[in-house]
Amino acid sequence: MNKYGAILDDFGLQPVLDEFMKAYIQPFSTFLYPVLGQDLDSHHGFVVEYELGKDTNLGFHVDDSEVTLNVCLGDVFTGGHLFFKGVRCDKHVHTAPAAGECFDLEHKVGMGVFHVGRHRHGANDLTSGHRINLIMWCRSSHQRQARSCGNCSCHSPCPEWCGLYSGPQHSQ
Ligand SMILES: O=C(O)CCC(=O)C(=O)O
Ligand SMILES: [Fe+2]
Repeated sequence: MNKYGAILDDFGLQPVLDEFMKAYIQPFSTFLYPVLGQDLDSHHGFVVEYELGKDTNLGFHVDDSEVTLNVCLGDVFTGGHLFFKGVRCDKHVHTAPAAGECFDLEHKVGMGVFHVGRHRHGANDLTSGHRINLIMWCRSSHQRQARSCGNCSCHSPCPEWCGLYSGPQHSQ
């Protein structure tokens, strides 16, 4: 969790970001992620900031989103590469990644990274400078409802988009 940054929706940017999500993110999302990318209807928009002496990295996590846009706004920095370790459903979120699922991504200023929220990731240590990113967690209430099992997800079958999906399962 980042201590430094700001929630953009608190600054009156919610309508603008909503429009941006519908007009620009949704079409990409539908095309790239036919299951998890559909029906986006809300977002959480914020900026994160890294600097030596402040936050310098972000631990391994999944986002509270169906899809996430992460744009590197600046400034000048070294390190702070993103790392990814496989897409997982709730049931399998703490399982080990396969070697082929692990990769680092050098985030450059002006570059946007788009990924499903369930793609486990984090940010490596910043080694110098100041790094600021705009993050949009885009959500779909329709999808969340379809995935839920009452108040929990414990009995939901492993979905096809999970890296550990092993075919259809039968409920007991
Ligand atoms: O620092 C980054 O680029 C990653 C931020 C992130 O993953 C998040 O805020 O959910
Ligand atoms: Fe994240």
